[in-house]
Formats: sequence, C-alpha cells, structure tokens
Amino acid sequence: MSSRKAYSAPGKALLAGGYLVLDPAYNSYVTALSARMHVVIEVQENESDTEKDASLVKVVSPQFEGGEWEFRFNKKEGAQQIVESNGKNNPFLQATVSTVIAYINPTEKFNLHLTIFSDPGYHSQENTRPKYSINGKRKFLYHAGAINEVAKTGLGSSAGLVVVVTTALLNYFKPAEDGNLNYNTIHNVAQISHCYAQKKIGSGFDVAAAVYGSIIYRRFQPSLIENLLQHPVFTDPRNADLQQDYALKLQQTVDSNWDFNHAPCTLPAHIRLLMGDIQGGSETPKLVSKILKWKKDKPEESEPLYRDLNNANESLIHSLAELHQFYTSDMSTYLKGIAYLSENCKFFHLTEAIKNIRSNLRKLTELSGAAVEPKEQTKLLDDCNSLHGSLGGVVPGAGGYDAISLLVVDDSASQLCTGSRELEAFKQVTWLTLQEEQRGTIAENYKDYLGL
Ligand SMILES: Nc1ncnc2c1ncn2[C@@H]1O[C@H](COP(=O)(O)OP(=O)(O)O)[C@@H](O)[C@H]1O
Ligand SMILES: C[C@@](O)(CCOP(=O)(O)OP(=O)(O)O)CC(=O)O
Repeated sequence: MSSRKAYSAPGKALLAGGYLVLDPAYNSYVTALSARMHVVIEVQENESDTEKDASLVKVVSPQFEGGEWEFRFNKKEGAQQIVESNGKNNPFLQATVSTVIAYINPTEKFNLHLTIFSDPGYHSQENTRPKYSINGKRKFLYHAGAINEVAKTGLGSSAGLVVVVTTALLNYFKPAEDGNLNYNTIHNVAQISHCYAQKKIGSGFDVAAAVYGSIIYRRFQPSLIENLLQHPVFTDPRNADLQQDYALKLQQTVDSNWDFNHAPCTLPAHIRLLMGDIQGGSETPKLVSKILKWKKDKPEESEPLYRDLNNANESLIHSLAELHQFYTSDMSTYLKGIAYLSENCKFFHLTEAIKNIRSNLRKLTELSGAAVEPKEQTKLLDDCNSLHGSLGGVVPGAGGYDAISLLVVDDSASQLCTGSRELEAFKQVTWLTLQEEQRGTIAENYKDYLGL
C-alpha cells in the first residue's frame, strides 16, 4: 500500500427496535448518519521509536487533551506481549488493536501511526475551537478536555471508532484482492472487539450500522462469540499456548458465516431525519437492566407488549419501504403527496406507525418502571407534532432523556429548527447539524485531512 490511507464510518440512530433488538427474534431500523468517525493510517519508516524486534501501533486523537496511546508488541518465548506504553487506558482501542493483531497474526514487524478524527455531531460543542484541513474539505472541533471528560450526544462514538480502526488495520494487513473493503470480516472482527471492550455482548446494532450503513438489523446469536470472550487467555494473557488457541478460535469465528440481518434501507425521498440532543441524558445500561428484569419477572405483561411493539416497529419499517417504492414508481404523485401530506394515506401509514411505537413505548415505561419515554419527552414529542413539516418523532435507541429523532419534510427542516428555537418548550433541545448518510465504512482521500 502507499504509506498513507484514510477511512471513515458513520454514527447511528435506532429509530425502531430499542430493547427488542437485544433478542435475535426481532428486526430493528437503524439510520446511519452524516456524523462520521475518521482515521488516517500511516506506515512509519523511521525505526527510532520502536525497540529492536518490537512492533508498534500508535494512535493519536488530536481533538482531545492527552489523546495518545501506544501499543507495543513484543514476542517473548513464543508469546505476544501487548503493552500500552503511555500508561493510558482506552478499552476500545486496546480491544480493537489486540483483536485485529490476534486475527492476522503478522509475521513481519510493523510500525503504524493512526490519527482519529470525529465529526462535530458526536460530542458537546461547548468549549471547542474549529480547525480546517489545508484543502478546506474537513472541519473538526478541538475540545478543551480529555475524551472521557467531554459530553457525548449518543451517536455511537465507540462503535464508529472500533469499526474505522478495524477497517484501517485489516486493509493494511490483508487488503481484499478486488480492492474493495471486506465488510463481513470487518463487521465480525469489530463486533468481537466492541463486546470485549464493553465486557458484554450488546445487540451490536451500532457496530453493524457503522460497517454497513443504514440497515434493517436483526442481531447475531450471542452464543456465536460467548466462548471467545470467556477464553482462558484473558486470565493468563502471556501464555503462548492459550494465545495460539485463542487466535485459532478467533479466526474460525470471524471467517464463519454469521446468521444476522443487515438489509440496506433508506429514508424515503424528501423525508429528513432530525436529531435533537437533550441536555442531561440517561444511562443506557441502567434502563436496559430494568427492562430485562421486568421482562423476566412479568412475562404475562412483557410478551404481549413486545408483540405489539414489534408489530408497530414492523409497520414503520414497512411504511418507509412502501414510501421509497412509491417515490421510485410514481415520483410526481409522491411529490404531490409530500406537499399535501395529510391527504395521502401512505404518509398516514407512517405517522400512524410512529404513533403506535410511541404508545407502546409509553406502556413499556409504565409497566417496567424504566423511563423509556418519560413524561418530559412525551410532552416534547407531542409539541414536535405541532411543528410545521413534522411527520412525528420518537425517543431513539434506549430512550430516556438523551435525544429525540424527528422525521420531517425536508423543505421544512431548517425553518422547523429555527422556529422551535424561539419556543420555551424546546429550550433544552439542540438540533444537531446532520442527516441520513446511508453509507457504512468507506475509504477516504488522506489529502483531505492534511494540516489537521
Ligand atoms: N475520537 C475518539 N478518540 C479516541 N477514543 C474515542 C473517540 N471517540 C470515542 N472513543 C472511545 O469510546 C469511548 C466512548 O464510548 P461509549 O461510552 O460506548 O460511548 P458511545 O455511546 O458514544 O459509543 C471513549 O471513552 C473512548 O474510549
Ligand atoms: C436499549 C438498546 O436496545 C439500544 C440502545 O441504543 P442507544 O442508541 O440508546 O445506545 P447508546 O448509544 O449505547 O446509549 C440496547 C442495545 O441494543 O444494545
């Protein structure tokens, strides 16, 4: 490869399928966003920063204070030792770098330098200064604090990071023969790394969207990777035999055929997604454990509600596909429909599906006691319905106080954002400047990042 390459991967919004997506029985609807995570990877020719025989992956995240991690690889008595030599912790980078290296098992020494950039939508924009690339194509915000001190907006920064770094490293060590990216390998390695870093097997919708872009997603069976994450190498990491056994099992798992759904999807033409970040926020793991406990304790309540919520989700998925199909088959009527929304029954299906999802999420809130669509968000989403051009909105993902997602007619989007700023009801909402961008992980031009 030429000595420098760049890649990017998108953030996500889970419009339908929160909680249900944890179960491989249900489909969810995930929109990939124009807020993306980026990496520039360079091969370092200079040997001075590596010890003899040692390999190095250095990662710099210049938008955050102290964003520098160095992973040194040393082979001693047949066993690979990986040390973060700055004494710093970034579990997602550590997991990604070590999983890719275990999967590839490189025989030659390597010395790689990675620089991470994240688009403005991922983090709070307070106390930042903008910096532009020399050619003006990229603008990133530089923060006054460290990565774990700056508030997140919930677009899935760790999934974006893991996927883009996996893409860069796999493409360096094992580029696909046809020059394309090997999406399935990237996906499988990234899911394993993300679970390993989080010490739990989540649904993985954020990782899958970062790889494949906007998708209808049904998860993989957790048992597929359970044994890998409990491998004895994690309690005896410098044991050469265990390392070998782990690497073999990792390769077999990554290269096997995963049964999961990642069918591409797109929002219908002229319908735009707006994401409103809400000051405050909720802790997803607490909500998830409350819901799962209720689901287990009260199957008589949860089973019918999960069924109803799934029906509402499926009907949203169906009506979005139906509208997309309508646009491609009869554009002029579709455009008239966009202009006279309430008169067209196909748009009516969409707004009804959103209403049904919301009423089921409110029931979930009431029965489980977990604040999925709390009263404040109910009021906010109801207020959104009265804004000109709004087709309705939901609490995305785990819900709570984090964010709202609205579907709006694109002509009205900017007016809706500016208009709502004047209203008391929207004072804690910051509309993020982003939209759907269907593409998953892709190669970029490294020249667009020079000077940052
Ligand atoms: N730009 C970045 N540079 C370095 N590490 C990052 C960056 N963005 C995210 N991370 C890693 O991901 C972690 C955040 O992950 P997580 O808490 O799962 O949030 P999210 O919901 O945004 O994925 C950070 O603490 C850091 O370890
Ligand atoms: C509850 C969930 O199904 C969805 C959570 O979605 P969010 O988009 O809220 O995720 P975070 O960015 O981690 O807060 C849990 C899961 O699928 O893992």
